[in-house]
Amino acid sequence: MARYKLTYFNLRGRAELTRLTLSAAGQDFEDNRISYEDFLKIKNDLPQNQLPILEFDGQTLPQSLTIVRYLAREYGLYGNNNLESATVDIVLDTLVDTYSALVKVFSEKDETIKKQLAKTLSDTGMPQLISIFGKILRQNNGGDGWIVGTKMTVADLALYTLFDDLTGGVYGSDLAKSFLADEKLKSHFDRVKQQKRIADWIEKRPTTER
Ligand SMILES: N[C@@H](CCC(=O)N[C@@H](CS)C(=O)NCC(=O)O)C(=O)O
Repeated sequence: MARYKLTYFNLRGRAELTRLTLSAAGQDFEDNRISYEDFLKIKNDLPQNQLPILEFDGQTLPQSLTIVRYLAREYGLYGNNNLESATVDIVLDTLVDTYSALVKVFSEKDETIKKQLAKTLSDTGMPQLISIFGKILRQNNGGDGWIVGTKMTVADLALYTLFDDLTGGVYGSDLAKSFLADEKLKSHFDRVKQQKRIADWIEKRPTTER
């Protein structure tokens, strides 16, 4: 039986970075994907009434990035010193900013406002955020390696999963334009994807729209 049980919906969403982290760490896990109806049955018993949660050794952790940071510290995927960990945190926090910008647009109900917001996001907001990731990547080894140090961390996985979402289509491919135009970001994406444990996970994971 797997030591870790990750419970979330049948989506990549807020759980995919944990799935990638557990895969990179070589840890077997139960990928428990539940329906919204089943979520409602357990909602009140969850630590923060939301998913994802990670259960292991009698513990239950909520908050997707708390889970990711916990696992990263456990399995050496959080950089080699405090400063490297801070750079990993910069990437994770910028990831949160990026998804907040995406959610703001995609949760807008008024179609006219939504169109305007989407245009601003793809013309200026997203290129700006993507150029920040490009700058961070280039600070180490000119952008030809990992975000920090000489091995992959959860910062690399975070960037991978963001661009996986953006190029996957559900948010509209326009948003990925400046990512695709940046050779260093593009080859970093492929570098992560080609890591054996990551490639194995991508190969076996269920296909979902987001
Ligand atoms: N900050 C939390 C947010 C968790 C969250 O928003 N979960 C959503 C799914 S992505 C959820 O459980 N929604 C159902 C609900 O709130 O009733 C995290 O990163 O884990």
